[in-house]
Amino acid sequence: MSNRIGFLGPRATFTHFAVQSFFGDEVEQVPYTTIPQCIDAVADGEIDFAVVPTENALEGSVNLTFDYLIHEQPLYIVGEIVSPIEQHFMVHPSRKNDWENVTRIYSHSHAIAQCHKFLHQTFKGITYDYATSTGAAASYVSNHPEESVAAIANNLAAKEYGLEIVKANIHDYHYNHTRFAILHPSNKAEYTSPYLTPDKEKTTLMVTLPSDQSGALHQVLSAFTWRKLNLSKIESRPMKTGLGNYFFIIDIDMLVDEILIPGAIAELEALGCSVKLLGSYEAYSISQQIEKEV
Ligand SMILES: O=C(O)C(=O)C[C@]1(C(=O)O)C=C[C@@H](O)C=C1
Repeated sequence: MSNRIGFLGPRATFTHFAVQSFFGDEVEQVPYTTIPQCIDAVADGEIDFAVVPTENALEGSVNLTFDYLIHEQPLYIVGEIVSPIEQHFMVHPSRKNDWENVTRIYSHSHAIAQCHKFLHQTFKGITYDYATSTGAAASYVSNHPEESVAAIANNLAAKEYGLEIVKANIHDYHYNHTRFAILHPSNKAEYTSPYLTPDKEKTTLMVTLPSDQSGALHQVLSAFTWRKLNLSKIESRPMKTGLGNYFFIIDIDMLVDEILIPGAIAELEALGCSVKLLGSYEAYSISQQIEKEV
């Protein structure tokens, strides 16, 4: 039986394109309406792997993904897919000659945030409505021709849901990419893509500081620096236990080894930090823009 791969759906989301590019058609692709539903499904064994967005180059981390992984479902990142992102402005075909007069814009919050300059210049004061995904927004616009609403999504969604792209590439900055995490309940799980080859190795840790935080972050960074462990990301997220209480997501540019990363973790724990391995995995980049069918 083929692997079941859950993703933030519906069909033709950027997440779906990442799944199609990495896994291809040999797997069963299972869309979920929300990121938590997709993460719960792999934790419950309903699917074999889950693919969810984690970070966009323009808008930053998808906080819901990390917060749900940290506070609700302790899964592991077993792979990462980086995909180019092109946001297009699309309407029901019946509105293609009147698109400047739409009164609502519908998309995922990250997609809207990536297009603020275009939206501010073209639609001052318009209402933004937030969808669970770009594909969900496109599907809604397709099913509601009577409503004066436009979606921001990719060109696969325009094809899938029969919408007219009236303004292409409306994202504010050109170099737009999103990272997608491949999640599994075991950090030993692996899946080799038949289509993409890995171009980076990463280890992601979650670190919380000791109660006496004075100088603690400097100690955390030092534990990596003197071991020459290159940190490609360090980001704070609220612990949700009160203002000023954070955990840190740290990306290291190598897989877990025998000495250096275990040594850094042991040192941090000796200093009173708590350290959780979120994953040690290979990262893959999709080179081509979204052209092919999903
Ligand atoms: O996968 C999708 O299409 C989504 O709507 C999610 C998401 C995201 O959360 O970043 C994915 C890529 C884009 O950055 C915009 C939205």
